[in-house]
Amino acid sequence: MAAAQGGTVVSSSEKVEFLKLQNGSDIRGVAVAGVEGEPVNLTEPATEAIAAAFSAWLLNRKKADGLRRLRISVGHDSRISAHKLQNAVTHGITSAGHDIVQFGLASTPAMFNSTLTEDERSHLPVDGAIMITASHLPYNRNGFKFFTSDGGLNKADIKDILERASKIYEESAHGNLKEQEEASRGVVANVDYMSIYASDLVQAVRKSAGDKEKPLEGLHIIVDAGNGAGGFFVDKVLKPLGAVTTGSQFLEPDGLFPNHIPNPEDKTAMKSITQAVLDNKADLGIIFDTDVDRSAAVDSSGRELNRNRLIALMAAIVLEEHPGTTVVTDSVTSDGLTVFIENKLGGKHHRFKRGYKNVIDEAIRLNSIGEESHLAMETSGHGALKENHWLDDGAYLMVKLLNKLAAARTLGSSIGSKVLTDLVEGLEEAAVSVEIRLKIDQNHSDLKGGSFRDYGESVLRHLENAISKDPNLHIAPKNYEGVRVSGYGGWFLLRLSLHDPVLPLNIEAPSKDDAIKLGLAVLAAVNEFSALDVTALNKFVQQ
Ligand SMILES: O=P(O)(O)OC[C@H]1O[C@H](O)[C@H](O)[C@@H](O)[C@@H]1O
Repeated sequence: MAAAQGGTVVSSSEKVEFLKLQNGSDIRGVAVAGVEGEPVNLTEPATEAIAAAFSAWLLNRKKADGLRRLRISVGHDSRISAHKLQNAVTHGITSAGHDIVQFGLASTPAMFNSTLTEDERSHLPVDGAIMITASHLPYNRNGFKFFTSDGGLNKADIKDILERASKIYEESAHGNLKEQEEASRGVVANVDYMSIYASDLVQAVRKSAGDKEKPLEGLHIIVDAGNGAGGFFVDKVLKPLGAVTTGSQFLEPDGLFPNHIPNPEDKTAMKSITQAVLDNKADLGIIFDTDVDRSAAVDSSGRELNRNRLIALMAAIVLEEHPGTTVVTDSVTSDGLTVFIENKLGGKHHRFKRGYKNVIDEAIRLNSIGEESHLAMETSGHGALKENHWLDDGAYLMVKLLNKLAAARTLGSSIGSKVLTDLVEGLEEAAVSVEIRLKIDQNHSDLKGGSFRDYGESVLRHLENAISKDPNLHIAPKNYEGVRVSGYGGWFLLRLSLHDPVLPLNIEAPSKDDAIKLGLAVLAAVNEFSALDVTALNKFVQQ
């Protein structure tokens, strides 16, 4: 390890509103100037303070005194601000007297894994890990996710870290922090951790295929990394397993994302990988988001395996292994998925709230009260398995699909991805499925000085009341967020966004007419809320 170049933790007179950088269980901000109306608030000094605050939080968590020297890993996705923030994190950690292990380009799940891997030569396991990423957000944003061996930090932890960071920042800006002695500064090491992490994935597939060296031999699988951090999957996972990968695209990291947004929920991104599968006559296509905690697939016929379909597919695989288990999902999953999980697969569908952390924590809670659950998954492509430490790992989800393909090949079949397609046979899908996001104008006088959350809640209460008087509509008896209603052969859910002043409305229906009827019912109930922008809903019902 090399001694770090030190100095005070931070030194800046710019004001930073640290608590505004919280985004649920992540930290997110603007790291690059140039977009109008989006001033930089995730500066290097702010980052140093956040990194130092994480180490202080970690010491406190471990009930260790200030003399304990921690080892913390840092990695990043392909964003253009990655290097400067990695340097700032390194400076913040080493100045606080702790050691840092830099992984360079890495995936979010790999960062968590580095808290578990035992390999002293590579300085592993680490006490804590920091991933520098803003997932699929535009190029000017960036942020942090933090892990310990217990998993990702939760909302309260992030708030605690940001409060500590604010204090550290204020104190250092006023020159109160003493310059660290050279000897007490932490040291920096560089480790190619993605190779270690990827070889674990390779071993997992080999093991499930009866220790066959190249279980994917003869299969053509292409990857679309969207110029994020997922390109490793081709050279470090698929090729060693024997798959042909020609036609894979956008594997080179490029933080300006010149081809499409790396996001399996994005229509353009899904179209792009689908086209690549068809053009290359591949057996399977795999797409990752920027930091590889989310993924989706495309079968050889060009059928997208994302959203409800990917949950159905994962549920089918997990329920084969754990009959009767509960599958926890987010709130915008379809009624068809419930029927599929419960009637076809014999499992239990627990539709919970939006937010990957909410879904994962709920599955952990169910297990703790004696209800067995092995899969927690969101329509966004976040999916976590109990067998994989409840980590939402897009690459691991794809490994589960590869296991299925490998097993089919071992049986001598040459049916490509049909084995996967067959698993979702019978999943009912609505002809119309839309999400319309209704913005709340936070400065509108109708809020009467209150918060957008309170306003949103009153919209939801009013809607619930209106629906209860409509004989064609029925409020879902079991629902954990917003107002979910069935009627006209379909359903809708109006809820508050996790982070934004927005009420997202999801509608699924057997026809456009039915979807419009559901939309009109919402519109009639919310129209009197003048701070709510219903333009998009108006447009939808007038089609
Ligand atoms: O509530 P929304 O605005 O639709 O956002 C919901 C989404 O927020 C974040 O991006 C979380 O990482 C996702 O897990 C969640 O699904």
